[in-house]
Amino acid sequence: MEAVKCLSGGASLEANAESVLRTITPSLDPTRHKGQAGKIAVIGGCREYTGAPYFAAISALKIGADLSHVFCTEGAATVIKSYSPELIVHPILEESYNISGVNDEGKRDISKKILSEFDKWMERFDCLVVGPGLGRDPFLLECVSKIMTRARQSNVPIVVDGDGLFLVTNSIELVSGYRLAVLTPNVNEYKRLVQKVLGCDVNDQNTHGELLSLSKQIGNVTILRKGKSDLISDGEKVQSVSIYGSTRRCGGQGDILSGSVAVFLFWARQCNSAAERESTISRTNPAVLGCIAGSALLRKAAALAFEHKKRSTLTTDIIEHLGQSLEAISLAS
Ligand SMILES: NC(=O)C1=CN([C@@H]2O[C@H](COP(=O)(O)OP(=O)(O)OC[C@H]3O[C@@H](n4cnc5c(N)ncnc54)[C@H](OP(=O)(O)O)[C@@H]3O)[C@@H](O)[C@H]2O)[C@@H](O)CC1
Ligand SMILES: Nc1ncnc2c1ncn2[C@@H]1O[C@H](COP(=O)(O)OP(=O)(O)OP(=O)(O)O)[C@@H](O)[C@H]1O
Ligand SMILES: [Mg+2]
Repeated sequence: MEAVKCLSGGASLEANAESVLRTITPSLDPTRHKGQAGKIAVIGGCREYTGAPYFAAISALKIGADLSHVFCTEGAATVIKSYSPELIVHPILEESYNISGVNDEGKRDISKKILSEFDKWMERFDCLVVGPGLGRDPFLLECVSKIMTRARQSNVPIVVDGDGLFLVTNSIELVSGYRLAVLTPNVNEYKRLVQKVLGCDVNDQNTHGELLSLSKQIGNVTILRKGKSDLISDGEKVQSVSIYGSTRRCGGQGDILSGSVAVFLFWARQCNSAAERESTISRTNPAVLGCIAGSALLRKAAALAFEHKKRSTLTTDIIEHLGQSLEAISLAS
């Protein structure tokens, strides 16, 4: 069932998802200290959504990251903390409705304060996930744009999902040309990206050409187009992950994916910089490797959860199978 196919242009890639997972997953070495397996931050969580940032952040930990932070609004923070004591939650974001009586100067001060709170932490993060459950409040999105700009200046990788894609679609310069950016659009998010960036409707007769053009047009950022098969491209070629997942389409699976891609992207970068450069996999764009690994693991975990829970499978059930799915490919000992 397992498959990573090279679908366009040039020589076909010999790698497959299992070997990518095996190669980039670090060993559990007693000499490594807390933090070396990854420090991830999710920017998301607002009045409406608290599940999405939780799913992304907890998935990162369940896969093997050491620390997982969430930057959200104050109201969302209490709720997210109550889901899990494992997460480090920063209630720093503000939505317009909460500061409706504040004048423009006051808003600028609030924005500066948010940025300086984030700055205290940013250099420590190995990857950001921007967007799960972020909402679309204009003031909040403006602050998040500034956070993204800072992260980019510091070369921190950014996975953009959910409402982060709404932001980026309307301000493509935030990620344009940034090789450490990954966009993970679902059907709707992809449609909006294509319309905005390529100025046309999605063409299902030219899936691969279109994805290549989209990535190239945004300066070779890596795009993971989610669907029946997940399609991944950094503008060089298109690869697909079609491992059997599940037929259950409950909300939140994309959030697991974004948290997972963040961890694997970081691990792939570590692997890139280690002395394993002889393998084709370790010479591949780490953002692409992160997407392949994240997609494959989510699908495997979804298949396992579905075996047990069938129609009542929920995102939390899939999260419970992430560890077992990775263990089946890369033994922890
Ligand atoms: N528990 C939580 O806190 C969760 C919070 N989440 C957060 O919500 C925010 C918005 O994200 P989103 O995914 O709901 O927005 P978007 O993609 O615009 O979809 C909206 C509607 O489009 C449709 N539709 C969807 N797929 C389709 C398809 N394949 N083919 C055709 N139509 C399709 C479908 O509507 P329908 O037309 O079926 O009524 C769907 O309901 C974002 O921050 C995200 O992170 C989620 O992560 C979930 C868990
Ligand atoms: N039709 C499908 N068949 C099999 N797997 C799918 C299908 N659609 C999506 N998936 C899997 O589910 C994952 C999440 O994709 P989905 O389109 O549900 O994202 P999303 O809408 O962003 O999710 P979320 O509800 O978290 O926002 C994808 O990575 C893919 O592996
Ligand atoms: Mg989503």
